[in-house]
Amino acid sequence: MSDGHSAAISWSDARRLAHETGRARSGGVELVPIADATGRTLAGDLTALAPLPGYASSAMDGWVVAGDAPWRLGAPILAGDRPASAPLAAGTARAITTGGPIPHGSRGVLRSENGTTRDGMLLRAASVRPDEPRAGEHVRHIGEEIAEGEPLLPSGVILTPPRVALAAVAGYDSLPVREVPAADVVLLGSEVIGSGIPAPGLVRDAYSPHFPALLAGMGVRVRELRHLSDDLAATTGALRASSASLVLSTGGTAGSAADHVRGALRELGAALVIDGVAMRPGHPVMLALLPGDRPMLCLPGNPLAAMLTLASIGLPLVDGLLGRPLAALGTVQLADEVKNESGQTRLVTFTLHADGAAPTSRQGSGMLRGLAASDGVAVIPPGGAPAGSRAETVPLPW
Ligand SMILES: Nc1nc2c(c(=O)[nH]1)N[C@H]1C(S)=C(S)[C@@H](COP(=O)(O)OP(=O)(O)OC[C@H]3O[C@@H](n4cnc5c(N)ncnc54)[C@H](O)[C@@H]3O)O[C@H]1N2
Ligand code: MOO
Repeated sequence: MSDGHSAAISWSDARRLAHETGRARSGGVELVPIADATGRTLAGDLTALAPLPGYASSAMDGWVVAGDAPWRLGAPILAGDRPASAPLAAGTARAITTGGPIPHGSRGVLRSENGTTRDGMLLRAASVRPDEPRAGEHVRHIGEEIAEGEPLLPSGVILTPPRVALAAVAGYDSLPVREVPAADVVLLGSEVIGSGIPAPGLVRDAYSPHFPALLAGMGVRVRELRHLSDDLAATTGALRASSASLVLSTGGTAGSAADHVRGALRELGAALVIDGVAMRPGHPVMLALLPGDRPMLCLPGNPLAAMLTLASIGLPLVDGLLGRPLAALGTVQLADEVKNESGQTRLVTFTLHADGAAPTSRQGSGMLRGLAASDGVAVIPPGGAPAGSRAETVPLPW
């Protein structure tokens, strides 16, 4: 294990490496009822179990007609009726509701606002196109959205409400999803307190109020969240006691006498996958493998640094653990020049304006106001970026 940041790798290599580290350790698969699947990660390719739509149906309330006007009216068809076995004869029409099954032999559907009925006959309204309905007009054809057996959803997608809806209408009652990794969180810092207004010398913990919800949104369940003072034995002991498949720590990553993450990792015989990243803020971030081949993400204590390393490295790690692809970066146009003389990737919080993204104020590594006000985080390469240029943006887990 190296000291300092001699082993720092680039921000984009760190993202890739974190994702690969997670992917190589992705967890098991379970089958859950579809009603419990929203927000989970799909763990298998889905094909359509049935065509969509499953039968030719009306897209409008109106009349299904065969042949030319005027049409003699038959019995109405309702959504929920079984498809008629007899074809619709030329010169006849049946009232139909949206979703009602279209009989064979039909020409199309005349919308209710485009027809009038008199004495058991249906006529087009005067203002209506004379060829309405054209062949197949206002008919939803069987399989026009997807044919049976066609790919429906690929493995690794997050089951958003639209995807769960799609799987349901394509016939699924249960879905294979990735098991939710359980994480233990260790907050380090003798100066850190959990409630109230801190006295001088103390700081209020920025992480425990939202980490369980933030990590749940990423697909991880926080099992235990512990606060430890800066003590090597306590840190080592807490890490040794944890059997979680993922461990997160905050603080204690730097090299001062009060920073014990590095020492604890050494005592546990952990391997460092990432030992510092060429990024500002956040360069002391580490990714280690604890005994049992369990990833541990060590976030710096400074709040902006912790949040941006969680987004930069933690999200790719979790995406990998859940079998998801590495999220693509976004882009944004910069309203102002953004300097970067650090020689490292600079992450800059911005707000959006008519002329593009403008850096927020108050984005020191120990601050939160800039991030709290921001619409996103831009990736500024070494050397900076001119006004009007496009910058990449960080996929954020919140
Ligand atoms: N000589 C050097 N000193 C420091 C370097 C360096 O390269 N050389 N890097 C600086 C950078 S950058 C960062 S980031 C920090 C990383 O430090 P640690 O991970 O060891 O974090 P701590 O020292 O424990 O805390 C830093 C800062 O953050 C506050 N903190 C910690 N935990 C919390 C919490 N739960 N909620 C809110 N705030 C927290 C803590 O009070 C400190 O102010 O090191 C720099 N130093
Ligand atoms: O790199 Mo530190 O993480 O700037 O605050």
